[in-house]
Amino acid sequence: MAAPDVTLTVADQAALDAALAELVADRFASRLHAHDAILWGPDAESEAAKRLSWTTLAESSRPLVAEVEALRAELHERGLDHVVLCGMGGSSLAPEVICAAAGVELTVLDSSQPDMVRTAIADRLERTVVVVSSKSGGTVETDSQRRAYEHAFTEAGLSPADHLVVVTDPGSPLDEQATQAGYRVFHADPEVGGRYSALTAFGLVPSGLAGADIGDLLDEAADATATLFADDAANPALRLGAALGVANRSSVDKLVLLDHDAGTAVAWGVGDWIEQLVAESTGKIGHGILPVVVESSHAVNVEPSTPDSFLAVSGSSDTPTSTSGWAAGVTGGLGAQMLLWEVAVSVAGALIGINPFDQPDVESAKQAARDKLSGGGDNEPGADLVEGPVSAFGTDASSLADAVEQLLAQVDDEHGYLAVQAYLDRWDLSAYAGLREQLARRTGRPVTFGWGPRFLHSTGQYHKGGPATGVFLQLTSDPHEDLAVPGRDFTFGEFIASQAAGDAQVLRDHGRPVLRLHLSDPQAAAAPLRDLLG
Ligand SMILES: O=P(O)(O)OC[C@H]1O[C@](O)(CO)[C@@H](O)[C@@H]1O
Repeated sequence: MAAPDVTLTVADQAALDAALAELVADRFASRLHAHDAILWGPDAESEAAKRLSWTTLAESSRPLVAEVEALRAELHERGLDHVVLCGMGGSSLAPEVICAAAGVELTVLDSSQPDMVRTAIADRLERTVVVVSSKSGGTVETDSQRRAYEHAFTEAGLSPADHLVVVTDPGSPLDEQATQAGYRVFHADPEVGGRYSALTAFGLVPSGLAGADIGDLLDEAADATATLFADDAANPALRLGAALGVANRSSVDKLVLLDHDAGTAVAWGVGDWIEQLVAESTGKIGHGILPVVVESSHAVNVEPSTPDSFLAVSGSSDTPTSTSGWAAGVTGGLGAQMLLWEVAVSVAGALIGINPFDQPDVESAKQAARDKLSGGGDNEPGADLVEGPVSAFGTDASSLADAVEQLLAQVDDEHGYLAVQAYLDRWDLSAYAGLREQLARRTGRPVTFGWGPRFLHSTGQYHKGGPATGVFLQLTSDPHEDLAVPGRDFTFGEFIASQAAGDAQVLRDHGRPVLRLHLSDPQAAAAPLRDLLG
């Protein structure tokens, strides 16, 4: 696979050249490689000091390759050939992309939606190995998924210890539980944050067990290392990061992410991984870059793009163009592209003036969800409007059409964006993602689409901590059938409802407009909703 490269279209060459000259003079890239934690200023230093080991993973993760290959062979001998990954955000997005790029099957269960959990468990249970991945070991979605699988294996007369593999930081609560239960545990490098962990055990264990060539992935990153950490104005990662930072300073703060092969069988879906890296790393203290993952090169927000959007096309060496005059084509093998984006986001973070290694606003939504679950939060009042299978919450309009119109009218013409947050079964209701384009066409503004609760661990940070330019449309539904979380006093259905309500409350507390549409029957609601929103 070719070395990583970036083809840039630049709106302000002088500003870009000046930023690059400064980065080279400061030896930013080589100091990053050497884990110099002061690069983002004194306020970020203590966090950065324990988050920079990702720059050298191409070497340090190498011993994992043989270990994972041996475990895969052992599992296959025991007839376990279906790999399920339970995890959220940084613990699931990289393996999802790595396996898609490798063309191997990996079931990614990154949801608390009860129908999805039941569907996953009902699929080939006796042939399934479940990788439970959580850096902190305390993420409630992942803990609940683990409990549901343990219960299902036991009920089926199977031993959970034969079917569960755990990836976590040493000493986490999950580490202790898993060791006690006799599970196979892989320790990840604790000095790498979740969204930079693609080349740690978090990315490599599930991907390798599913059959991806993880040795090749590390080779790509190793081969790219000298280029990506060179103090040289031609370094593609420095150029991309500098371009993102300079563009952001001139209010080009949306990043439209297009997979060159989007919509085809060979698409990697790398945009979803970049989305988390960019949004959670940069969206804070009122600053940030909003990633907008689009479906195809003809998608609205690409053709036409808005003047505040930077377009990045992964897998294309063509020189892309955009209305803002800022665009990039990014090429290289997946391992190299991942490292390139990590360096670029670190560079952009320094130019924007934020700490790219914390996520200060994620906890607030988690706390609000916990409060709702334990009954400590405000109870959601009754629906403000009901029309057929759709009920609206958070509006004083007299019809659903007016409620939607009122919400969309709040999307600012110059800087605003709309985020659709669908707390739905993303396997069964994947067509709902089509609402993104429909609403982008209607508003003429950048529109993001996120599945809840998955997006809470990705763009969720930006929506609450980034610039206050977002307007939010939540979609919720009742599951076909609820499911108990074994050993807990709540169900998956109660949990996902609390997550939606908790996040809506935090968004409103931050002054962001939120309209919730609850779908009593999401299949039946699809057509009326398309009419309503289109
Ligand atoms: O791996 P963990 O600790 O379960 O966390 C999952 C995700 O949750 C977050 O901590 C916060 O949403 C992400 O940064 C992280 O990738």
